[in-house]
Amino acid sequence: MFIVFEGIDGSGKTTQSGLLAKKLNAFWTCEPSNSSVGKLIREILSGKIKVDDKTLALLFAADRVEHTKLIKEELKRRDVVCDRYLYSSIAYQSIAGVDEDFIKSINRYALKPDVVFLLIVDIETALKRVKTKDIFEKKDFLEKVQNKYLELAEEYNFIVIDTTKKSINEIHKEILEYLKEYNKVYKL
Ligand SMILES: Nc1ncnc2c1ncn2[C@@H]1O[C@H](COP(=O)(O)OP(=O)(O)OP(=O)(O)O)[C@@H](O)[C@H]1O
Ligand SMILES: Cc1cn([C@H]2C[C@H](O)[C@@H](COP(=O)(O)O)O2)c(=O)[nH]c1=O
Repeated sequence: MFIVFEGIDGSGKTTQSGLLAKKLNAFWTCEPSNSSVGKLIREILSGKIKVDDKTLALLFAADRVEHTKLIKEELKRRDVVCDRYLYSSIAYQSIAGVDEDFIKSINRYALKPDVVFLLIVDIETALKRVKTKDIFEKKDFLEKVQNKYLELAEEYNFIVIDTTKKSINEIHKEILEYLKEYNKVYKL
């Protein structure tokens, strides 16, 4: 199974994807990935290097091509849990002003996940949680990104979990319950 976690910065994706990967004995991975393109993206996100928003969209898509090869290899052996994937590009880059059809087109080689968990959080809570700020971590921008994610949730059937007033453990249990249901419907 290929399971993806999406959501704005500070929504708890790294925490929950890590817990789930441990529980399932799955391969955990994230985007931007560890590829050389992923490393360049991290420099851009920190604000050290400036590029056009379309260039950044292309870099995320290029990193995803590299990363998807690794994901496909791992899926031959075990489940893969991924912290951010294609939908981060559709949400963040479209709100940054890049044409959505262009983003979808350059990402046409991405895999379709079996399940996408969208973690929703109150923006103030999210900003309090993130320690190192990147170029996208601004209140108004993240509010728009979260609304865009909610639109995508309808289009792509995400499982939406509001994490605002829940403990890490409560959310983890909720995720496991959803996966039990998913397995009943699709695997039995
Ligand atoms: N439900 C929760 N309640 C309280 N704190 C939480 C909760 N979930 C995560 N945290 C804490 O919030 C911080 C950010 O969490 P995490 O790194 O998982 O978020 P993220 O969505 O991956 O953020 P980013 O996209 O910026 O990497 C961490 O210190 C984590 O322990
Ligand atoms: C994959 C991907 C990521 N982003 C943005 C979203 C965040 O601001 C950073 C990644 O930070 P994290 O702490 O590692 O979650 O990158 C994006 O804009 N587009 C993407 O495709």
